[in-house]
Amino acid sequence: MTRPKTPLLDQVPDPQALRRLDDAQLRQLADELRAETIDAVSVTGGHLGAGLGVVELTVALHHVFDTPRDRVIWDVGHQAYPHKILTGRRDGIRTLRQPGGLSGFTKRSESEYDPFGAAHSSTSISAGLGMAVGRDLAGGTSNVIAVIGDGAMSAGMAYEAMNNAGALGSRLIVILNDNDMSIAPPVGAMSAYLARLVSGRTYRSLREVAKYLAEKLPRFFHEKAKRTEEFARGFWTGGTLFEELGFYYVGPIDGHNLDHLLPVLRNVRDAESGPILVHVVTQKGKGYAPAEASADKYHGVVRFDPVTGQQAKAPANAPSYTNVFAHALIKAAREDEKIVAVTAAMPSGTGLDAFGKEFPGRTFDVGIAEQHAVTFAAGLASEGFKPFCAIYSTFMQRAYDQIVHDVAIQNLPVRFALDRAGLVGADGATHAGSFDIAYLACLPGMVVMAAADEAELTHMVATAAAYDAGPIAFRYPRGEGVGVELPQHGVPLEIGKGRIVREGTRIALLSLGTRLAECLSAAELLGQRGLSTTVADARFAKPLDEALIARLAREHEVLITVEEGSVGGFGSHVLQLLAQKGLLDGGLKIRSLTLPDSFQDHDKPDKMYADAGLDAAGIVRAVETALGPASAVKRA
Ligand SMILES: Cc1ncc(C[n+]2csc(CCOP(=O)(O)OP(=O)(O)O)c2C)c(N)n1
Ligand SMILES: CC(=O)[C@@H](O)[C@H](O)COP(=O)(O)O
Ligand SMILES: [Mg+2]
Repeated sequence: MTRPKTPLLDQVPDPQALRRLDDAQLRQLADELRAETIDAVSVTGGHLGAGLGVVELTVALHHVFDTPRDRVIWDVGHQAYPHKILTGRRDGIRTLRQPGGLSGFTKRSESEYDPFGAAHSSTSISAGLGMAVGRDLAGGTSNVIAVIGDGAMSAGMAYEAMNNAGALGSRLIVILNDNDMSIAPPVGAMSAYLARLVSGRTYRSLREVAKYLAEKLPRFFHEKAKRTEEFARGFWTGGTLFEELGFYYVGPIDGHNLDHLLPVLRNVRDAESGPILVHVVTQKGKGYAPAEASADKYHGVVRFDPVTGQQAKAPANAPSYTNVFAHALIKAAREDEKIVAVTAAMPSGTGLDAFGKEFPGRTFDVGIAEQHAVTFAAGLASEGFKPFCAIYSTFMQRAYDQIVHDVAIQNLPVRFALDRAGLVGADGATHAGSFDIAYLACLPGMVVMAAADEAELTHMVATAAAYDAGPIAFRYPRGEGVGVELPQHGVPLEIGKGRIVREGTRIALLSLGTRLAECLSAAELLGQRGLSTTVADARFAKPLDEALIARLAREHEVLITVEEGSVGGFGSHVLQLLAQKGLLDGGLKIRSLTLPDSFQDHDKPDKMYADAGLDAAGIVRAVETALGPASAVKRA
């Protein structure tokens, strides 16, 4: 595959070189940067549309600002590939999201040009404000620029930060990158407000703008700038909401037009003001026809042919857990009109787009607002509805107090469908669903289930639909199921009851969730070594199946718990139960296999499981270690 020709980009190893280019060269650089981004992502897969939309903005920011001394914070960080190319990481750009390669997000440890790591949305203004205040306290003069998307602007955290910024009055630049898209089309009143700001504006004459700004913001611009045509180009002011929050509002401006971006950013840089919000209008997927034409603007893609845009999607061996969940929920909702579904800006990721097609009036996309999603679901539950709150495990972390305070303490029957529970591969540590077992199973009254396969997931959806006694959660991983036959209808499980999947005598493997298949493989391997092995599927992390666990402990020499979750989860609860029942006093050899107590970098999932010791080989190793060298040779 031939790479795009990038003669100018080849001469720009870092932002210092970029700052020496004139405006015409910057336009060429932007074109080459776009071509390089497309080519790189065609090799690696990853987030494409967002980066293509900020190519000109990225060039303009590094040209106008003195990065890395000036801090540019990319919200989410999924749009930062062009930024990585320009900031000394071009050599590694075709390793994006690959094992050992560059992260798909901004990361402090990766570059001094990434002053703040991200991947979860809507943190940039808070982080930027902290940096701005830190600069002020230290008597510094640098600029802090937070670039936040219109989708990320739907999260409460952005408003908490603006509220604080408006009051503190520190010099902070927020660039609102408004491409009228989240992953799906954006939702909510704020999105409609931004659309009105963009569509309702008419261009003012330069004289009008100059007069307006001079009256309104007397100290806003340097005298020199005031006299130049550059001063007024691209400025419209009067974004009421942002102004009410204490920001100077500048915009909307065309984020693909460097003739607009450069003078505006220069003026903003030189302003002696408090917080400023620059409203930049861009197009997600800009400059790449297949992305522009696609419904999701190529938000996230697998490897693709850069000429046609055709993605190299591998044929599926089994339905994804997400689809199994969605279709089980649709079936349940056909029979129970109280079932409603809530997503926080992830309709396609959670499968609720399919649910929404059949039940548009019972589907709620609340925007990137996990905290609100949970309390909103609690409100629905308090009115007798059966809300299924489908949120990725990692994003649910945002809503922890809402789970505790608004759901659990009031014992409201909110159903939590935790997608992407466990390792997620290329998105890495920020997106791994590692903690939900630990953070949910410690809550009084919470029921926590983990599906071992897609059939089990179907039953868990049915269980959650039938269960009205309080909150209930079920977790399932990213990707395909294991290929088991799907039941026509889910059958509610008995709460707190696990199952024996394979009977043995000496070793017991107690699995929670989808590591069950590895436990079965490990049991085979152990059997070949003469170690007769029982395998059980706990199904529930809470309440525990006490009888099952006690039986396994009493009847086996070794008990290994296996879960795709952090330390402090299922294994810890099992240990506590055994300790309290005195079942550890008789010499039971017990080990808890969990994800490591460290953040695992992005990698191939199989490698990550192997590193964590959560594959069959790792489980066998744990058994052997528990038995010790002498007893390992003892036959069952
Ligand atoms: C807390 C949180 N919830 C959900 C997501 C998933 N997510 C990643 S990017 C994105 C859309 C962001 O939209 P926007 O900020 O407008 O950026 P764009 O992709 O349009 O450039 C979403 C929902 C996330 N990263 N963090
Ligand atoms: C940036 C972000 O948070 C999402 O785009 C995420 O990468 C999606 O992950 P899935 O591919 O697992 O839906
Ligand atoms: Mg957007």
